[in-house]
Amino acid sequence: MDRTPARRDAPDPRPSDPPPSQPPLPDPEVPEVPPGYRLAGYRITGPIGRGGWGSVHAAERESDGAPAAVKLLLPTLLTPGQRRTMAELARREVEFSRRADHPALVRTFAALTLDDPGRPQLHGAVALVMERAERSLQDLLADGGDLPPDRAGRILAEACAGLAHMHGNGWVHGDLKPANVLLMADGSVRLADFGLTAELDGTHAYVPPLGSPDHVPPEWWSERAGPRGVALRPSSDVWAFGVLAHQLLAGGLHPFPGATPRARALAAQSHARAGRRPRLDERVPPAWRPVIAGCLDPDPAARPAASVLAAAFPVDLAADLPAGRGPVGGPSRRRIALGAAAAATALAVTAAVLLAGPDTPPPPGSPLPSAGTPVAGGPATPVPPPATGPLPGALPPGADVPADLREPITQAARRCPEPEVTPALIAAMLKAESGFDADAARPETQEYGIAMWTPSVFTAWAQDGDLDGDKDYMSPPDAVISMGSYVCWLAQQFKRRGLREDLPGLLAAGYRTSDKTVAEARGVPERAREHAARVRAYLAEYTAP
Ligand SMILES: Nc1ncnc2c1ncn2[C@@H]1O[C@H](COP(=O)(O)OP(=O)(O)OP(=O)(O)O)[C@@H](O)[C@H]1O
Repeated sequence: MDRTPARRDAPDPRPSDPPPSQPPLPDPEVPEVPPGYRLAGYRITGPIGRGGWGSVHAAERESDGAPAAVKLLLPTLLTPGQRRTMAELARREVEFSRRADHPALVRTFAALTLDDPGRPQLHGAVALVMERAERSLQDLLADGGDLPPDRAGRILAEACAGLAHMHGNGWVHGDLKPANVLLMADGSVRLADFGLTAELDGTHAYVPPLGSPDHVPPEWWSERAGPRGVALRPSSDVWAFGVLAHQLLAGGLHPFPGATPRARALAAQSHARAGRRPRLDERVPPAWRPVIAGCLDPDPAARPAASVLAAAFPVDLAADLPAGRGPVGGPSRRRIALGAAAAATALAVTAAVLLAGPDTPPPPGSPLPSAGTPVAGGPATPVPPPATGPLPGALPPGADVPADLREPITQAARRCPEPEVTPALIAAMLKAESGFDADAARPETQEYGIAMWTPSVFTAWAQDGDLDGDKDYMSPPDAVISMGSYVCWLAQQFKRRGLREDLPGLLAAGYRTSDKTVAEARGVPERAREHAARVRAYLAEYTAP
């Protein structure tokens, strides 16, 4: 097979980049930012941490030494496809940061692109100068130990106020997780990291298909990504808030069982399929249980709106707080007018609302104000159900496709907006490539694994299908999801060139040879005819009524 460099170098149609939850980039690749480095009137003083897309540094304002943090998004570390995604994340982050104006949202003081040709690794990086936090909720959880419920309650109250403000102004955060809830030196809380934040367009917002597997809702996995990305609702944030609340109130424990993010995501999906809410850890205080359970409702439309939750934790961000009842870590410039007893009462009210309906009793059958309800006082319109129904070209139950491949195959198809890229087609291609043999190997042509990837080519398309933090062509989920990404791109290329007839044959041939070879032949090239015929035959088998 000649999977030519054209395929390797071709632009990735969809972000196949590491989700933000992936482990940090390897040390040697992260450029040192020298202490004292100056930008936009700030001086970098040292490193704070790293995320999937760059690094965060402590800084101080040159004029008065006021503390700040600088987040650098580093395009030099990335492949061209990843660079585009990062540019999109940076654009979102800058756009939202400029418009965000709430005490529970981290403030950005400056956003700029570094112009420093003398330091090629930093040149072109996007820099966001923002308020500096003392630590994140993730750090707090990593320290272990249970937080007293009132302390946890105050953190959650402020986070929820930030979320409600975002939703009320037509934004979805998109990446709510402990690392993105920052605890300030004055004890107050800020939501941060707006790279996946998007403005609602009707009932949904659209973002690149990235997210933290531990905090995306079950319906996220079955959303088909369109040209604008994956559709998110405010209810996705509410789900993430439920997970986060459980973690905070149960010593860091995720509400779904499993040793890895993938296992927990699968557990969440299987609960959702069965229409069940999770069993909450016994450490979660009684007043919180219905609240968290409501946030983790499998039906997005049934989750409470952030504004309903926030109303139950009446955070007065301007009022003074009597001494001795300060929020986490000491006095705050923004005070919380909510003591533990009041919090419990408020939560009890919320619990009652979530269990029995809003406090003004609704007519029988009326829906609760939910996270799916349009924001900013818009008219309530029904929220479309999540795209969980069978896909066109879904695999028939009796097909000879191994059971453990069905989910990655279905996911690979769902993530492609091209209707011809169906589970049946991907399964047919896999069968023709390797006969579903995960250990298949053809060393003479350097093709390995279930999707017969050439390692150097795989690198350009690699996705982490099994969410183990690694992208491995010998791992069937990784190989299959990556194959879906490449086949999706091929479909788009061929259509763009007017090659629409016998698309399955073209895709099979393109995968086996290259997009260029097929484009030049204006059809299935001679040497791939037999292979394409096999794929068509398997496809017919998998789509037979
Ligand atoms: N304004 C800030 N002040 C102090 N620490 C911060 C600030 N912003 C981010 N951090 C910390 O810096 C680290 C890296 O943050 P970053 O946003 O780059 O990645 P992340 O949120 O951990 O992961 P990803 O962005 O890949 O989802 C995290 O530990 C985060 O808590």
